[in-house]
Order: sequence, then C-alpha cells, then structure tokens
Amino acid sequence: MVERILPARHDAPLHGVAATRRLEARALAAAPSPPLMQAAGAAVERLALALAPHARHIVVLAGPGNNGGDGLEAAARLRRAGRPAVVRLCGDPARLPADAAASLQRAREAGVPFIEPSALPALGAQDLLVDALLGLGGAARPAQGALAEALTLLAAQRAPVLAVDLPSGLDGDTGQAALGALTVRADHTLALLTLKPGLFTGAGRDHAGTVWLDRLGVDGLGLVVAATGPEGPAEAPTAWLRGAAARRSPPTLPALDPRPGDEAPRVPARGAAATIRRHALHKGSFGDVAVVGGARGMLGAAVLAARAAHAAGAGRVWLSPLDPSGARLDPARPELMLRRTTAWTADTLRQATVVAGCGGGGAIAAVLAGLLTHAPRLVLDADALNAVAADAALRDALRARRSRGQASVVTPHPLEAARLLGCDTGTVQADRLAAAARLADALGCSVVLKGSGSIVATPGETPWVNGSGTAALATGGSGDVLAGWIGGRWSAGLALPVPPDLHELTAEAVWTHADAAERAGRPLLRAADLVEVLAGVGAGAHGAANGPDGPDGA
Ligand SMILES: NC(=O)C1=CN([C@@H]2O[C@H](COP(=O)(O)OP(=O)(O)OC[C@H]3O[C@@H](n4cnc5c(N)ncnc54)[C@H](O)[C@@H]3O)[C@@H](O)[C@H]2O)[C@@H](O)CC1
Ligand SMILES: Nc1ncnc2c1ncn2[C@@H]1O[C@H](COP(=O)(O)OP(=O)(O)O)[C@@H](O)[C@H]1O
Ligand SMILES: [K+]
Repeated sequence: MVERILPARHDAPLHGVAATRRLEARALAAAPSPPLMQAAGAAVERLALALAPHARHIVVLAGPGNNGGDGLEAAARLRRAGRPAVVRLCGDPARLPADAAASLQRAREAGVPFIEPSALPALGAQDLLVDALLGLGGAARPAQGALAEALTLLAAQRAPVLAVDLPSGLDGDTGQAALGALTVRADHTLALLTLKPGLFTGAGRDHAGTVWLDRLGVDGLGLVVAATGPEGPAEAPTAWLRGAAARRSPPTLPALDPRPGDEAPRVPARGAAATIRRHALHKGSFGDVAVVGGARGMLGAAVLAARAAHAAGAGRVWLSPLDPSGARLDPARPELMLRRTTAWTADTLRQATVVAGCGGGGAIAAVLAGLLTHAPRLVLDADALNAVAADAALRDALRARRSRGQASVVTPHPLEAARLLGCDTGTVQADRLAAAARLADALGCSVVLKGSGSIVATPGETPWVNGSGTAALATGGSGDVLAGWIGGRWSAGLALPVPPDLHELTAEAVWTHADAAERAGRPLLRAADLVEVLAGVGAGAHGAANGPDGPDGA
C-alpha cells in the first residue's frame, strides 16, 4: 500500500541505510510473495499511473544496481498494462545483481523499448521521468559515464520526476547531496521498505519533493509481515519523523504486539477537554518564564522570545534586557513585565523557566554562570551558546546541571552547533543527526539542531526529525521565537497532570513552531507575525484540565 508521508500527519519511524539493509535481508529470507523487487516495481507502477495518468511518455532511467531493478520491474509492468514506458539502462546488463537481471528479463519479455540518450523523447508536463538510477548504494562515489550522462539529462528535463526509494545521489542517512549538482531533484519520492532519515533533513526536503512510502510487507517496527504474522526481531528506528499533533508515543521495543500497518501503538489522544482551561486555574498555575537577553541594539530578539513564551501559555513572563538603557515597556504586549536580573528575587530564579541568550551579545556571559547554577529549567540560545562554546568552565557548568536534576535545552543553528562541537558548519550539516547526538551527549541536555528538518536529540532517547516547517522561517528572529516558545511550553506544561518529558516537550514545541509557518501559508513570515500565529495554538495548549493549581501567583 502506498501512503503519502509529507505533510507529516503522524509520527513515523525512520530507518537508516544499515538498518534498512538488515530489514531487506530478513524480508528476502522470509521469501515474501510477491518477491520484494516485484512488489517494489508494482508500487512504482501504481504511483506513476496516479501521478501521470495521461502521460504520452514514461521514461525510466535505470541504474546498475537493485534500484535499477525496481525501475525495470515497473517498466515491465507498465508496458504489460499498455502504457508508454521506455527504459534508458545505465549499467552493464551482464553485471546486474540477480534480482535486477531477472527484472531486466521480464522487461525484455514485455517488449519494453531500450533507448539511447539521443532517442530520448521531448517530455512535457504530462509525462513522467522515473529516477531508478541509484538508491541505498548510491552516495559513495562521483558519477561518471552513462550514469553521469543520465543524471545530467534528468536535471535538464521539464517533466516531473518520480524518484525510486531515494533521489539518486542523496545520502539516505544524512540528507547530503552526495553527487553535488548531479543529485536528483525529484517532485516525488517513493520510499521502499522504510523511510530514510535523509529524506527529511539537510538537503533532503529539497531533493525528495513529496514523499510516499510502500513498506513492501514490512511493518513500521521492522517486522516482516509474512503469511503467518510478524516475524523476526524488531528493527529499532534510527530516528522518528515528528508528525502532527494527534500524538503517539514512540514504542518501547520490542515488547509490543504490533498489527500490520500500525507502526506505533497509539496512546489516547489528549481529549478536547484537556485543552480547556479549568475554571479554578489562575496565572500561577502556568508557571513563570524569565527571558534574559537583548544587549544594546538587540532588544528585539529578547522581546520576540518573551512574546513567544507568553503566547505559549506561560502564566507570567519577565523580560530582563541586558542593555541598561533598554526599554521599560513592550507597548504591543504590555502584559510582559520588564525587570532587570539584578531585581530578581531568589524565588524568581527558583521557580522560573529561564530563556537566555536571545540577542545577548557579549553581555550574556556575565550572568550565565549564575543561571547555570540556579535555574531549574534553562533554554539556551544564540549568544548564550557562543559564550558556552568559548568558555570551558561554562561548558562544565552546563554539563553538571543534569546530575543535579536541572534540565536544559540548547537550540543551536548549524554555526552555533559547530562552535560548540569545535568543528565547522560543513561537518555539522554533513550528518545532522550525528552532530545533534554528539552535542546532546557532550552537554548532557536536549539539543535542537535548527534548519530544514530540525533534529531534536536527548541523551538516551531516539532522536526526532521534525516534519513540519518551510523556508518561510528563514528570517531573522524566528529562532528567538522558538527559544521563547520552548520555554513557554515547558512552563505551561508543568500544570499538566503528567508533564511531558523534556525530549517529548521539546519535539512538540519544535513541531508547533515550524507548523505555524505552514499554516500561515506565506512565503515569508516575519518573526513578530509568527508569534501571533503561534498565539492561536498556545491559547488552547495548557492541557491543565486536571492539573494542580500550582503556587498562588499574586
Ligand atoms: N534486492 C531487492 O530485492 C530489493 C532492492 N531494493 C532496491 O535496491 C536498492 C539498493 O540496491 P543496491 O544495493 O544495488 O544499490 P543501488 O541500486 O543504489 O546501486 C548500487 C550500484 O550502483 C553502483 N554505483 C553506486 N554509485 C555509483 C556511482 N557514483 N557511479 C557508478 N556506479 C555507482 C554500485 O557500484 C552498485 O553497482 C534500494 O534503494 C531499492 O531501490 C528495494 O526495492 C527492496 C527490494
Ligand atoms: N529552510 C528552512 N526550513 C525550515 N525551517 C527553517 C528553515 N530555515 C530556518 N528555519 C527555522 O527558523 C528558525 C531560525 O532560527 P535562527 O537561525 O536561530 O534564526 P534567528 O537567530 O535569526 O532567530 C529555526 O527554528 C529554524 O529551524
Ligand atoms: K533513485
């Protein structure tokens, strides 16, 4: 069954290349019926016909491995169904893997024409190009010869492109465009067996287009579904794709009783009542957020974070600008309380969720040591991260928080992450999941590695790849909004009967923040407007229907 994955309506397990190969071997050993490659070819055929029902030409570009085999199988089936499929084979027919060679034979028997590049028809928008050049095995070395020629042709065509399993040249683990400019940019990608993390982060979204999935008889936990039921050990997901708000919990493997097609056990959705504010609640029920940032000339960053924390449902928000000549009031949001850190009481720090660093400049370093020591819940962004990167003592202080039961979230963009890891941005982007995991382990906190397909990593947890968001967020200030939004959600979540754990809470906040950009439906969303879109979510997000009243907040 082919299902559409993006926009992400549900959480979905992601399996990297090695995990997928293990699954494939198990599935092949279970001798499913029909054989895997035939099932893959049938899935490609179905999606091709759905996408281009009136195509005059369907050109399948088939590579030298099993990805090419999937394409050949699809071409054979299309031809047998009377469809105008032709194949350009970029590989030595005598050296195809066994399954692909069998598919080649079936394509020949079905009368599929094999064409030279010079015979490639002029394709229009109604037609379809099927990229079956490279899949899991394709990101290892530069393309040459017939393969490079086919990739160049693909890039020059106007017809829509359907990529089989992965856009050729895209690294399934990391989302790197390993073949550079020759990496295929598909309009649609049909993932087979598993969803690969690289489809959703780094360059993945731009290269994969709309993502579809056919599990070919393997369920979401990596169990082969044979006629007798699920078989074999579960294959733990490499990461999870974070989907829409109807929440599920990642399962604990392998103590599950999965049903085919049900990739994760459902937990009861939070009922509608849970989003309604109980009558007896008061502002103290929802906790306080203190935002520290806004050095000279950068007050706006701290204001955006404070507004976002407020929109997220924090009971009270203090804004503490680091610029001594800073504003005394946010006229657009007079609800915010402006108070210098020097005017904070011990209780402020003991009870608040602190968001530090937005527009903090060099001035943040001076207050950071105190925050790291005392704040029970701390979100660090921007210049706070640069200060931590530059000072080993602050890094040690951040790491020590975990053992004291103090929780921390850091929200670096790739350059900030590179500074914290002591590497360059290219190294971070080359494997975003790995970089986020390394940072989480090194600092003992939850990490949001921002960018297309933000990664949420926490020590000991399976990472999330965020499935929402668009480049409408690529504008100054949207990261400040995220930091404040996480702080606000954290604070408001304390009123829940069972507050979500930090990994879950952070992933939820990252998802809702980026989803707002999609819901706004604009090509660019100014950060202050983003807060207003988010306010609609925050208003119903307290979830405190059955929660405690909390301290009396006068
Ligand atoms: N075996 C099976 O029955 C199944 C295979 N599947 C398909 O098989 C794919 C994996 O197949 P493979 O492991 O054969 O990998 P690929 O089909 O991705 O390609 C590997 C082949 O391409 C060559 N190659 C890689 N990069 C190259 C470059 N830059 N220049 C020239 N040649 C290059 C390799 O030497 C190898 O011969 C999956 O992505 C999926 O599409 C799935 O459909 C599941 C079923
Ligand atoms: N192309 C993109 N697709 C999805 N999200 C993006 C994209 N570019 C930026 N974002 C998101 O926008 C925010 C930008 O944060 P950041 O880089 O810290 O900006 P700033 O410091 O100006 O606020 C992050 O949440 C990031 O994930
Ligand atoms: K491909």
